[in-house]
Amino acid sequence: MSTAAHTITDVRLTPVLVADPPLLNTQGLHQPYTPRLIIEVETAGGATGVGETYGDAKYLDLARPFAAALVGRAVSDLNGLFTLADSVTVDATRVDTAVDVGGLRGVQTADKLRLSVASGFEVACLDALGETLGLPVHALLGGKVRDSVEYSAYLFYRHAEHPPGVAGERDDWGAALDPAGVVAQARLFTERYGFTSFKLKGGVFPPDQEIAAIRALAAAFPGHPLRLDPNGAWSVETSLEVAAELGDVLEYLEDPALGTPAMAEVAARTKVPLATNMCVTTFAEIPEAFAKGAVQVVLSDHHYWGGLRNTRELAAVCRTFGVAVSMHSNTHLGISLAAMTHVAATVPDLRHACDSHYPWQSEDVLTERLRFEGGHVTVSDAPGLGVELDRDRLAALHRRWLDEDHAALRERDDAAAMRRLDPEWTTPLVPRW
Ligand SMILES: O=C([O-])C(=O)C[C@H](O)[C@@H](O)C(=O)[O-]
Ligand SMILES: [Mg+2]
Repeated sequence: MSTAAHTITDVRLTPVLVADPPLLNTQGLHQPYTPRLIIEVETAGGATGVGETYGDAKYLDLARPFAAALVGRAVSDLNGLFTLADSVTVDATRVDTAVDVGGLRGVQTADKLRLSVASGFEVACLDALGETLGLPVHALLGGKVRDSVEYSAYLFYRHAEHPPGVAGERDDWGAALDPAGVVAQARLFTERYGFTSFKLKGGVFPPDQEIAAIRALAAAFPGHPLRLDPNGAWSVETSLEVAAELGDVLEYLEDPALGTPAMAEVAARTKVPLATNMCVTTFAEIPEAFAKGAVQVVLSDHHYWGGLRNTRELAAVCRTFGVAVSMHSNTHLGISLAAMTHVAATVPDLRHACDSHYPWQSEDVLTERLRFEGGHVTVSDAPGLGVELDRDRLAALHRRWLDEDHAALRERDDAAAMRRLDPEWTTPLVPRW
């Protein structure tokens, strides 16, 4: 294959709106449709690679100049993606110190925005490169060390349907607003996908109710790994109380309190391991967090760590410091699940089941959905990611994005969605409890 064949000749960006159920978190409710961006990279050799990332305007604004600058470059120039990202100007109004709702992942910075965009392009380039070379993405990352990747059931408090008057898709999961509902949801997850680890998205109800839900799960699934993640909604004292109540059944407690200093205080006074996808979300945040012993598990997310190769670098840093690594997830489609599975397959010491929202997504842009069997996704050995874009589905979800009736949903806003149920709702101040 000549190097000319590796030249990127076209990059297509397709924003889509994807159906999302009425899931609750500490900031509010999921909208009926959530934005994602699908990236396609075409090479002179005829390969097409696909990637996926966040689709809100702040990401699209960066992705457009990034896409234009990519044409003419080598699809194999993955390091160059970061130089390119640094050269893309970030509008200062896109950066703030509030917790970013599109991921509840700590404060928004220009670097995080750039990396979240670069990651989508990196995955698309790896997919195209894999297709060109006839190699799976995991091989481009050094090769898989396992044949399947384990995921956890990502349990959410939720309503059966979106609020009255809000148009959206329906599903058959039913409501889960108390311990019995949470256990029923967990049973459905095991029946449908075979998951054996459970994570409950907390910070929705007062801690005693969420403690009761975890206790109910522990009784229903004795000995199974359980996690609770209130997205930083608790004070240090509340976090410690919950840790004391649930210490015997928790695999880890995820972001009980907001920010490294608070997490470090909790960690110093409990034996329950703490995980995070909020206080360690960039390499720059690692030194303080690890020096203070604030976290025992870093939940990587290739979207915001800057891609699959950065995820492996993160895993190496974590290994060096004796900190475990696993994987966080937001609402995502099959392209991202494939990418997560390829990189997770190459991380030697993955000891916790990874998170994935994918079971909540009834829609996809692939010709064939990825499947969980026994809670695992099989690692594809086909060239690239091993997925195929369904152009009709992509076009339909893009038409939904273009539809002016859905214009307000092009930005993820969980508080706005919650106001359709409770007009007085505002994003709660933290600590909430
Ligand atoms: O582990 C986490 O913190 C998340 O998955 C954050 C997500 O944004 C989740 O809370 C959600 O989608 O509501
Ligand atoms: Mg989390």
